[in-house]
Amino acid sequence: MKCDTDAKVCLDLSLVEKPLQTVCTLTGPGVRFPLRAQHCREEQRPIDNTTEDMSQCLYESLRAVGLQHHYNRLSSVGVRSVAHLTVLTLDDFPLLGIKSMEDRTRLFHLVRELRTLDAETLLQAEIQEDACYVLPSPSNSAQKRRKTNKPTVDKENVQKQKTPVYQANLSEYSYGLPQASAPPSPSKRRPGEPRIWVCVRKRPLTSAEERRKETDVVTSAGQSCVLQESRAAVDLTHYKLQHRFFFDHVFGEACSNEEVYLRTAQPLVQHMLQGGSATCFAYGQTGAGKTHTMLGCSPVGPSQSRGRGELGLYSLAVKDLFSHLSSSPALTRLTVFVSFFEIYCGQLYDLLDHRNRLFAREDGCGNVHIAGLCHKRVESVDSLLQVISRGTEHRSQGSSGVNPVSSRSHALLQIQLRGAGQSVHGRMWFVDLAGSERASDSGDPDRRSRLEGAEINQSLLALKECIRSLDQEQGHTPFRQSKLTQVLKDSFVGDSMTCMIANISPGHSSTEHTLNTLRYADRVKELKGQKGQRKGRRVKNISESPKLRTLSQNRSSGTFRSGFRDSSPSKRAKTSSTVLTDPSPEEQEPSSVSNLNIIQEYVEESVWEPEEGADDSYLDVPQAISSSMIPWAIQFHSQRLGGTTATEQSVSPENALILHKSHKKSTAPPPAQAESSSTDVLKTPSSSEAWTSGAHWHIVQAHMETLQQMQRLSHSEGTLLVQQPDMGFDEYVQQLEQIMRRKALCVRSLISHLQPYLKTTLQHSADRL
Ligand SMILES: Nc1ncnc2c1ncn2[C@@H]1O[C@H](COP(=O)(O)OP(=O)(O)OP(=O)(O)O)[C@@H](O)[C@H]1O
Repeated sequence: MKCDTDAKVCLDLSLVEKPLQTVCTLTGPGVRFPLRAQHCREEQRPIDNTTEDMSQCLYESLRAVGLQHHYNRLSSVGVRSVAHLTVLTLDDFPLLGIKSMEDRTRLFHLVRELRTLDAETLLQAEIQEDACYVLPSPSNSAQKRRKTNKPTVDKENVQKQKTPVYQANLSEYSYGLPQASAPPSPSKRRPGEPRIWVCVRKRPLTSAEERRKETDVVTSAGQSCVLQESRAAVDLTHYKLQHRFFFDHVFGEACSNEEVYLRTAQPLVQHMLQGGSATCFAYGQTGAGKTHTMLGCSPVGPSQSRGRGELGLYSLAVKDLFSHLSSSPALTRLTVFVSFFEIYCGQLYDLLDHRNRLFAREDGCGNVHIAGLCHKRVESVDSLLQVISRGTEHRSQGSSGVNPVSSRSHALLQIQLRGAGQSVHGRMWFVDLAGSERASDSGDPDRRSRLEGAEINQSLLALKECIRSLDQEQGHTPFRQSKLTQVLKDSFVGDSMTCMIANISPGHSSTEHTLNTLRYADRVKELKGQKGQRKGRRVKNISESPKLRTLSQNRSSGTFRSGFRDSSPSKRAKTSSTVLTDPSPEEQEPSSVSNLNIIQEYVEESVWEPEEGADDSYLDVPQAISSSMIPWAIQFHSQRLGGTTATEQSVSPENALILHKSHKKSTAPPPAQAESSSTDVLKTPSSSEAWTSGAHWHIVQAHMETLQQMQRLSHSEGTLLVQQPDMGFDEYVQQLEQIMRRKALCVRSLISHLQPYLKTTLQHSADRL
């Protein structure tokens, strides 16, 4: 063992089996550098070389976090190797001349990372019988060591030393209360009773994790689930924080799919047999066992080593269905159909029809239909498995560090019970969600992965919001916030029931994601039974604004856009059901100028100011405004081109922009009837001069694109919040409000930019009339 007389501590790393170079990543405020830390096996090298190496290594480490200018000072006070850094505490920083907050933070992160490496080294050392290693120790003992200048901790001490364990402060974050132990029985369910239950499933450590010597940090019993998180205090001492959660049920690693089925999906199947609609979600980090739960595993599958082949919830549900259909005479006429598709990056693909692109459309009654979706009739569990295995081959998959066949999309299996004339008797969805960690992992260098992550993030937040609003029986369900929730709209309205299974990995390396999963699941059930109440500040309901109601009425009556009329009932239904309610006839204002004023005043008023007695429909405000602006812009465009009307299709922002762009490229002369057809008005300018003189239109278009981009941005910003560890609900609401405020500012600026053009258009329109 080498003892440096100048140094304040002595370390013996000589017997530690550690790769000579370990690469880790340092992160901290503004820091993200690769760090190459060398652990020198000192006795194997001449002392001079070792000392030089250690100094070099120290310099490199400091440089990685931008602290190289402190190298000389550190060396002069005896910190000459990376190992010496690991025992520094915050008290030492001033002595070392580290005074600015920035430098202190950087050094703090560096020391913390190095100690993590030390902990790994210790783990390796424990494997070796003769290892003698100094444990990174709390500040007090470190100070004592410095005074005596002796190596103080030997292997015995290491074993004796216990990391303190603390309970997570429940007041910091609401972990909810124990719920009813059994899932609600559909037959007994009364109005007002919870329609959702949330369960957690912990999987066993996989053989790969066992090989890596991962420790199990999750304990489960009945309804409670405890996660032990390892943490470092500000003085760099290690401690453990226990997070205790309560759910409707927690399944331990020994539970089979069948047990999970009985407490989760079986009540949903009963509900479907009674003609209801139900949804079962599997949520969790990649590799946490979602697919295993939903699909099961074949005896020759990845779990072969465990010698188990298990049916998943899909098959168990269908098996159960068939046994009910055959045993009950009233149900024998029903047939079972399945469809299987995925949502990948906001697009729908049919997994039973060569990944054909699908489109979710809403009819006049507000029902969502998936156009082109293939429904296959199944008559046994085997035929279902065949259908699913064919579909799974087409699913978007990639490999992640945890799971070699990691799913990158949400997979949705729909089971329909059909009666005479193919009418739908009952329906059930099984949703195998994409790995939730993608959402929070913004550090992924691959752009595609980041986009996938953002999309997944957005849909998971939307899902949570919809499930909560379903349970609280709120009037407004924000299902349009993502494709996933739009497709599952039926599951959030009427008498539907939902079960969420949060899958978690028990390994210590997954602690952060596991905690996020448990928090997400907890938030889903957070307001169970608290109908109409919300934690945090409340905000004004858009439907309470007479001005916006007037605007809505003008839009739906067609007076909003003189020159063309939105004749589609679905469009009107959409507007009224999502954003605005019950406009009274006397509130109607036929003037388009007044519409402009209404929006502007609305934006300038305190719509985003929180107020008592409202729900969260304010989230739709910018959407309402942007969708109101688009017809104006189209009208403006039509006016410039001498057109008169536009169809409903051309009103949608995407179509307006796409048509406009495609015809910007077109140099062909316009057909003679162009002016009589509304779509053609957009498609085909009456003269090329109209395009050149339509410079204003480009400005309008650019603004609309900015607005849409902003819409997307604020969505993803908002959804990123949900994954933040340690963020309480109140803080979450406040942050969300800030985002909304920024968005409001942006809308206001856009409107003020657009106003001159809109006024010109409206004037032009009035002159013509
Ligand atoms: N309850 C369980 N018992 C035994 N093995 C399990 C269990 N749950 C998961 N596993 C195993 O863990 C591995 C990962 O599981 P799975 O593929 O289901 O994860 P996933 O959550 O669907 O991941 P991804 O989101 O990446 O698709 C598989 O090898 C699976 O067999």
